[in-house]
Amino acid sequence: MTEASSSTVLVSEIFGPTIQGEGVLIGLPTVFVRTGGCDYRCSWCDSLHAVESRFRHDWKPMSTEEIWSDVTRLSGGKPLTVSLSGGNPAIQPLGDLIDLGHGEGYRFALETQGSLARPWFSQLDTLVLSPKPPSSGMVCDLTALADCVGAAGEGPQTVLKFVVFDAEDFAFARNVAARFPALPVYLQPGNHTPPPADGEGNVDIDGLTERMRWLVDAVAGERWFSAHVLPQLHVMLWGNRRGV
Ligand SMILES: C[S@@+](CC[C@H](N)C(=O)[O-])C[C@H]1O[C@@H](n2cnc3c(N)ncnc32)[C@H](O)[C@@H]1O
Ligand SMILES: Nc1nc2[nH]cc(C(=O)O)c2c(=O)[nH]1
Ligand code: SF4
Ligand SMILES: [Mg+2]
Repeated sequence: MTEASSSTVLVSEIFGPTIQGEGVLIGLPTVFVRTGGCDYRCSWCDSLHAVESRFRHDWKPMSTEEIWSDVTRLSGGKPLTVSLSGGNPAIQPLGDLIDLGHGEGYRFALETQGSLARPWFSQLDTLVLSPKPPSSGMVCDLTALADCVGAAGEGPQTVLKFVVFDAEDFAFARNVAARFPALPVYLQPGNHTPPPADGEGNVDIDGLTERMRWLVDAVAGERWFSAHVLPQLHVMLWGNRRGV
């Protein structure tokens, strides 16, 4: 089952327990492993400290065992859901970590934009695919997204999570969701006040609330009754702070 491995993962930060603030697992206690490096550069990315190469000196190459030691220390050795995020965690070799954790009763959720499919996606418990809408400035590769869904197969629960800033983003979410009718959909309002990468940003709660209300109206107006609309709970509680 679990064997020592030598996979090296580039880690930006490991923190928690906190609660998962977004999407299908919202409210669930979790420890985050945030990897460093991303193949995208979203205009409004809220985690630039794990994306831009000017921060790469803060990223640490860690063995699977070193990461696991931090996770189990933070969780007090009690199994919980580990959230793998980034950056794009699909860049890193995380299959060994998932194996190791499963052997001790932990569960794993991964957040990715769906640009890189990995065979080890099938080992996950939850796969959150967050295709990037027009406002991000990125172009969503629907073939790569479909490959991610295929790589996961029947292993994890796979869901779609869309960040929505405006009507164009909403239309994008509608179109992409229609291509994957079997996948549950989560919509969250975009936060246009991402933090200075090393600071504690204040958040525009009024703006977020306004976009959240607009999103609810849009979903109701289109009779999109299978979509879930949720805020980023951690942003409401702690603003743009890191490590929560
Ligand atoms: C920082 S990303 C890291 C994982 C992966 N690169 C991705 O984008 O899915 C984690 C989640 O935060 C969301 N996100 C990033 N910036 C955001 C913002 N300014 N407002 C709302 N959600 C945001 C992403 O869409 C994704 O669902
Ligand atoms: N509490 C909390 N929930 C989150 N959900 C997704 C996050 C992320 O940055 O990937 C995140 C995060 O950074 N903190
Ligand atoms: S894909 Fe995710 S981590 Fe990468 S730039 Fe976009 S929001 Fe940030
Ligand atoms: Mg975040």
